Amino acid sequence: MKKQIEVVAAVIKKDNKYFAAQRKDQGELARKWEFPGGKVEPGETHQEALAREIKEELNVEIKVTDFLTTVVHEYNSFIITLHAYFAEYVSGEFKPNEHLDTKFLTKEEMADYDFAAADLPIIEKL
Ligand SMILES: Nc1nc2c([nH]c(=O)n2[C@H]2C[C@H](O)[C@@H](COP(=O)(O)OP(=O)(O)OP(=O)(O)O)O2)c(=O)[nH]1
Repeated sequence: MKKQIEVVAAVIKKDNKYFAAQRKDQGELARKWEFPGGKVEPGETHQEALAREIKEELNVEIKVTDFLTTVVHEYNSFIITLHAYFAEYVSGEFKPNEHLDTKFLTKEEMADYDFAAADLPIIEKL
């Protein structure tokens, strides 16, 4: 049986662009682009998990707003349930601690970036 994980991701919008981040060079999703977030821990709400992960990864505070979509995707080595939420920047200076690169991208620009497969249905909905 493949490992199953539950992950939350924040779609942080600024003007007509969305914040995207490139994963480190390790694992099945090495160097893929994604929306920042991470695994939900036991007892956490999605909103709590997102706020915690964004603070850890990017050093900023966000406010989670609307639910966007949930995607279930089977990778080679695990199955992910990925919940995407819109979020607004609240405070702090963006300082990526865990990613190779970060960018604000329009939906159209995202076509030129190699996003994690589970994220493609999220991009479709933007
Ligand atoms: N944060 C995030 N993860 C995503 C997205 N799309 C996608 O397939 N994933 C995958 C990548 C990871 O395998 C997993 C998120 O886990 P993570 O980033 O918290 O943890 P990880 O596996 O790098 O690290 P670890 O804590 O297990 O060592 O979900 C996305 O848009 N955002």
